[in-house]
Amino acid sequence: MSVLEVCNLKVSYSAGGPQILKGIGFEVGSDDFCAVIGPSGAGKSTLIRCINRLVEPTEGDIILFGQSVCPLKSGELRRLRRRIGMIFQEFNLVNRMSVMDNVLSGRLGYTGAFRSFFKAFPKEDIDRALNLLERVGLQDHVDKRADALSGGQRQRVGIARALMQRPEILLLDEPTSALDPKISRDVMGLIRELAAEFKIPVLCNIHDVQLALETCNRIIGMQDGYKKFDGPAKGMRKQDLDEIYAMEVL
Ligand SMILES: Nc1ncnc2c1ncn2[C@@H]1O[C@H](COP(=O)(O)OP(=O)(O)OP(=O)(O)O)[C@@H](O)[C@H]1O
Repeated sequence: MSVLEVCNLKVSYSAGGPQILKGIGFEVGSDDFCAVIGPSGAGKSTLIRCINRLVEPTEGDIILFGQSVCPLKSGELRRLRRRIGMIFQEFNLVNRMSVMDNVLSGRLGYTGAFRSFFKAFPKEDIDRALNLLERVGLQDHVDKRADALSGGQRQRVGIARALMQRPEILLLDEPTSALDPKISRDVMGLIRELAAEFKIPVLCNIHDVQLALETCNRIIGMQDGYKKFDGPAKGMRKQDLDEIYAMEVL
């Protein structure tokens, strides 16, 4: 069953400006852990950001959980975004807040303004946050400030925060770009493990092709705003990669 359908998606950042996405179409199924790869500037990040309308599509449609995303007004869009977990390259943590509060902030979309202001989270949320922090290996860092952690640990907080909202899809935008190769593998392995356990489909913009092939079951290859490849990671040949990266100037 498909969770996400992207139909003939086109994006220009300004009227009359260059077209960044030139008619992209694909579906993501409930079991997919799908990487989006391609050279710098291919439009990978733009594509991921269109799905929750951080970037506004110019043409085409995005159907998420059976609902068209493009016409949603702000309240409906907010409700839809609660169902989407995002993990970013820059972690997007609040540095001066504790690890625990950063994770709990994943529930803010669900908590009333009064409760949020006084940080009065239900016990159930606190238990869940502690449990997730243990799952990502940060049980000994719960009360530390976020800026006291290493990059890999910060991204683990980002993972716990995204899972805190019980997302029905995870969108990852270069989640390992700021990390060294060993930590990147650990972080991607952890995301894969947790996504499988919680049965959450994943769409992931990722630079590191080798890591994408190791971690993801499906690859979408983009080049200059077009989809060039869509298939199982296992079936991908060197020739497919050469075609996707043919235009890259090193
Ligand atoms: N906010 C923006 N306004 C105008 N142009 C933008 C904006 N964001 C991205 N672009 C342009 O869109 C094109 C695609 O960028 P995008 O970040 O989606 O590509 P990418 O494949 O993710 O690249 P990279 O791997 O280098 O991050 C680039 O030419 C970029 O300059």
